[in-house]
Amino acid sequence: MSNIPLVRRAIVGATLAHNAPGLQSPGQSNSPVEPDPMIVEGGQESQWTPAALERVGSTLKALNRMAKRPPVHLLFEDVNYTVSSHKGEQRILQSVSGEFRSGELTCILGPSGAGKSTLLNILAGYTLNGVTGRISVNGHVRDMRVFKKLSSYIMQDDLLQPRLTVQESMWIAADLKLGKELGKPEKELIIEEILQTLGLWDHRDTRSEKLSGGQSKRLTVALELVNNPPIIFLDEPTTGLDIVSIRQLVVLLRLLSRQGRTIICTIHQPSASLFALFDRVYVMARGMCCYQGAAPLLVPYLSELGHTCPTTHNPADFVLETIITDAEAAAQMSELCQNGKLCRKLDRMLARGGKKPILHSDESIQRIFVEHIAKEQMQKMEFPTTFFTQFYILTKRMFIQNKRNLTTLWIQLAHHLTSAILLGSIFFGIGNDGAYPVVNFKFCMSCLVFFMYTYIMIPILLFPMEVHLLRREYFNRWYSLKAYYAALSFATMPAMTLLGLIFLVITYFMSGQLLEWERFTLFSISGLLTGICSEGLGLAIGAALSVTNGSIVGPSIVSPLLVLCCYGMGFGPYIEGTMRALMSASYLRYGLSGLTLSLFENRRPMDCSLEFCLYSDSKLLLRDVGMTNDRYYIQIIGLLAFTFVYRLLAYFALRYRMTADFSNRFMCYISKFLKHR
Ligand SMILES: Nc1ncnc2c1ncn2[C@@H]1O[C@H](COP(=O)(O)OP(=O)(O)OP(=O)(O)O)[C@@H](O)[C@H]1O
Repeated sequence: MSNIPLVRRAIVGATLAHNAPGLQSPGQSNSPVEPDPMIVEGGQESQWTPAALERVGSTLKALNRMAKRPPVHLLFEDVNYTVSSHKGEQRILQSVSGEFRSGELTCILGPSGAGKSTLLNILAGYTLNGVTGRISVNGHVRDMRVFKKLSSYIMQDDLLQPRLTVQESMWIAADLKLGKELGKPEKELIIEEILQTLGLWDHRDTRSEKLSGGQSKRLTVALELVNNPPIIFLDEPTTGLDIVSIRQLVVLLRLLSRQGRTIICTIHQPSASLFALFDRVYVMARGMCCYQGAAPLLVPYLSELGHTCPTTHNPADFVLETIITDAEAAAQMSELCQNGKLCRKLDRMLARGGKKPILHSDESIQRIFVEHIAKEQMQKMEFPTTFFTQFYILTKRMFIQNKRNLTTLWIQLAHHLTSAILLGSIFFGIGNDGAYPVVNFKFCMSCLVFFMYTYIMIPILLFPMEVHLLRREYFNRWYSLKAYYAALSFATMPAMTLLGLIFLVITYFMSGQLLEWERFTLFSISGLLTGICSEGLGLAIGAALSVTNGSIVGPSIVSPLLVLCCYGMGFGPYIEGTMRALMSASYLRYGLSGLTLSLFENRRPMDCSLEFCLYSDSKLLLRDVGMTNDRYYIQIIGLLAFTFVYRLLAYFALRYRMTADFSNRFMCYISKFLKHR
């Protein structure tokens, strides 16, 4: 504690620096953006010239007009985070404290594995399980329902809808996030302004997949700005960007913070000039806070501890080197700032010493916030738009995506056509030949396998990627999971039905089945329902597992189902009761039975191309494959029931995946189970 006066002295110095021009402080947050000499230094970035900044200043004003949001002041005290693994309990965060204020751009700095992302996840509300401590917003205990409406979390992987243009993505974000709050002209204005501000206006008609890394990152930020969130978390926003893009992004974040937003981002190793753009810095090592305060104060703070940063050295590099190489220094720093508590206390003392009052003690801010909470509670609307609006917008987006994904469409068409022609050739003209009814039964099997593998594998391979994308939008409350899932289930239907029908028409005609509308319709319904049911199972697997695991688990699940579905071929009347019960647990049995019954039930004896045809009477075939007592409508009910169950499973798997804590919770259960054994 003997060091406190020194630290306090240093803080006074830094506070003065902090309030100097160009490092404007929170209280002035709503003032127009001033051309900041630090931002345009170097002259490399033509987009960030004083003229551009002036324009930015005015455009940001328009964003401010858009929605009245309370400033957010985030305070956290003694936050611990513990995870359980087979090795036992592991404490990732060790009673860290700190505060982030409205109008400031803060970076969380620290070596790899220090706990930066963990802290950000906890503060953003992404991780809730295993967390203890107090987190408050403007002096009130954080209520996640309200906080989620105020915050945006931009995760590390900036996944975007690849085939939508920048402008289309912005419109979808605006329609989902603003709802009827604003009309079309206002939304248009906001979109234009945000895109202008972020230097994306010239690329508004470029598809997201064609954007550069920096542009993608800016678009991710742009999408989250649409509803003007007062607090924004960004996890490693500079990863993978070149130096110019990094600078542009940080400059932008700084400008946004000047509007009164609280902006917190984790960052790996900022250059000296980049470091100077941050108002505050939160340094972490081994799950502890080593420093929290104004960025320019970091060097004096280190000096007080005997670690003098050479003038030619980047302070960010220096502090990282110090805490990585000298564990004792890290512990000393953490002790000195009381794991994040002390800097805050000293700041408060300084604030009382004649400077402007700081936010969380500002009664007017508290009043605005309380009014905001009351309004939110009155509205009781969890999302900005209704279920049907979300469903409509998401379905439209999925249709556009599918329509533009021409390669996949062509591949799918080619797959259906070649498979149909191949099957049609193998089983050519056998449909009404009493010499080949078993072959005709195999034709049904082949159609079943086609529908099963085609539609189970597509979601297993594609859905895990979609899940990542969904996580960002869902967490940032663009829409409800129910609306997304309903749209997803609906949007795949037209393509599946059309392609499935192409396959069915070709195979049905080539294999010489009876040309009866009713028969063809029943055959098609069974085939398509098998596809829909398989897609449900694929979605459940894709929602729960990664692509690698899903591609192993998927076929492993359907193989026994396939075996069960054709069990009893040749000895149908003698299938044991237990086996019958097991067979009814395979949705494929219902599919196979549906296909077979539609071809063989209620038909006149088949033509016989040989002297004697045992199965000319199709009833005999149905008997020998164990389907005498099967009824077509029961098979359809069975397929519908399995479709419902699989899709429900997929929905719950998705819900669990949306919770970042899932793996942690899962590991907790496993370790508890192992301990009890
Ligand atoms: N759910 C978890 N289970 C086990 N360990 C975890 C879990 N979450 C985080 N950790 C561990 O906690 C430590 C901090 O992780 P975190 O991702 O927060 O680090 P970081 O500072 O963001 O690192 P980087 O800069 O490399 O991203 C790491 O050692 C990580 O392995």
